[in-house]
Amino acid sequence: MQVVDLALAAELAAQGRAPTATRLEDLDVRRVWPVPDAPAHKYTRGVVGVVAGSVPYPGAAVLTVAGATATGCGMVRYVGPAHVREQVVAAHPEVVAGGSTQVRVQAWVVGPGVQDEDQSARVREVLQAAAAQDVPVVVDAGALDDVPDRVPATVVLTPHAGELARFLSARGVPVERSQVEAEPVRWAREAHVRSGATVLLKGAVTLVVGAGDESCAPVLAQGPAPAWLATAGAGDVLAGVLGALLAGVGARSDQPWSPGVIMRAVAAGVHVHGLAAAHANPGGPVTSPAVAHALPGVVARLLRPTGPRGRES
Ligand SMILES: NC(=O)C1=CN([C@@H]2O[C@H](COP(=O)(O)OP(=O)(O)OC[C@H]3O[C@@H](n4cnc5c(N)ncnc54)[C@H](OP(=O)(O)O)[C@@H]3O)[C@@H](O)[C@H]2O)[C@@H](O)CC1
Ligand SMILES: Nc1ncnc2c1ncn2[C@@H]1O[C@H](COP(=O)(O)OP(=O)(O)O)[C@@H](O)[C@H]1O
Repeated sequence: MQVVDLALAAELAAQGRAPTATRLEDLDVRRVWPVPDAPAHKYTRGVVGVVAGSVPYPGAAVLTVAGATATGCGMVRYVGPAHVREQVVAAHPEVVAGGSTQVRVQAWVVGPGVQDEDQSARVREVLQAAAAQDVPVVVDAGALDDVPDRVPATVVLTPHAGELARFLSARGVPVERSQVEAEPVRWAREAHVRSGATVLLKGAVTLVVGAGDESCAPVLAQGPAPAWLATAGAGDVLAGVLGALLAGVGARSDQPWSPGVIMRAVAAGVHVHGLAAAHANPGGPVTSPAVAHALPGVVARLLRPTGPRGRES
């Protein structure tokens, strides 16, 4: 394949305009990725807190944790009901489970498989405390209903089109899933402008909007990932990936989070999640655990100096 530069960026710049959407490539992702240095210990690499799963959906917690551990963080702390805790620790003995939402972490993931009041109460505790502490929170699935009216850009919403439609409709913007699918950029921007959150709208191409307060807010568009990735639990794995990345980036910096840094970190996570699906079984079906399993190898190939995807160059 030969890539031909159409010089559109230069043409737009000459007209004083910017592209609607841009995409992070392998090299951009490599620059964002938190790589441990020689003196690192687990707390300098970042701790991810996870509030996920419920009695009907224990698997969502296991998959979220799988995404976080496979992405490479210093530690995952799981907070949830005893029945789910047991399953998480059985699948991932490295996880520290049993604490409360008061534990010290560098990023939270809340919501995958959350469907009971105790877990929802924990989600609200996290959202309240983390905003005050400038700690990022990835908010997925069942936690989207608990997001306050206004939040900082450190709150990263990760809806699919149906969840985004519900999120906006609950905020007085009645919109159907089909409308979101038809105009994803428009509705992702709308959700960002209304809430203040970074909005990551999942789909064949995943959009990230998190900076700018206008209807022309910049968009990162990652993809396409293989359509085989459209399988139950793939979004739960992604939530874990995002939490681990944000914890890792946060642990390496003493600067306050900026919307642009959040956007690039989560777009990097989406890129790697898509690559993991492609590498798990090129051209064929994948399961969500297989996507998580492929992550460490994909990250290693990406970071290898021989070439963006590990090819000799
Ligand atoms: N292993 C685990 O523990 C997993 C747990 N998971 C957890 O489950 C929770 C709910 O997540 P979700 O995405 O399913 O919820 P939601 O946005 O309400 O979508 C429902 C929409 O789908 C549609 N629909 C349903 N069935 C359909 C059908 N057969 N064919 C066609 N359409 C169908 C339905 O349409 P309707 O029936 O209303 O017409 C409605 O519009 C969430 O917490 C997540 O984390 C998942 O991550 C998976 C792995
Ligand atoms: N057609 C598609 N092509 C590529 N990736 C897709 C496609 N549809 C969905 N995905 C990806 O699969 C994942 C599905 O996540 P989600 O809808 O939250 O499912 P779940 O709740 O079952 O985990 C997301 O990362 C999304 O971007």
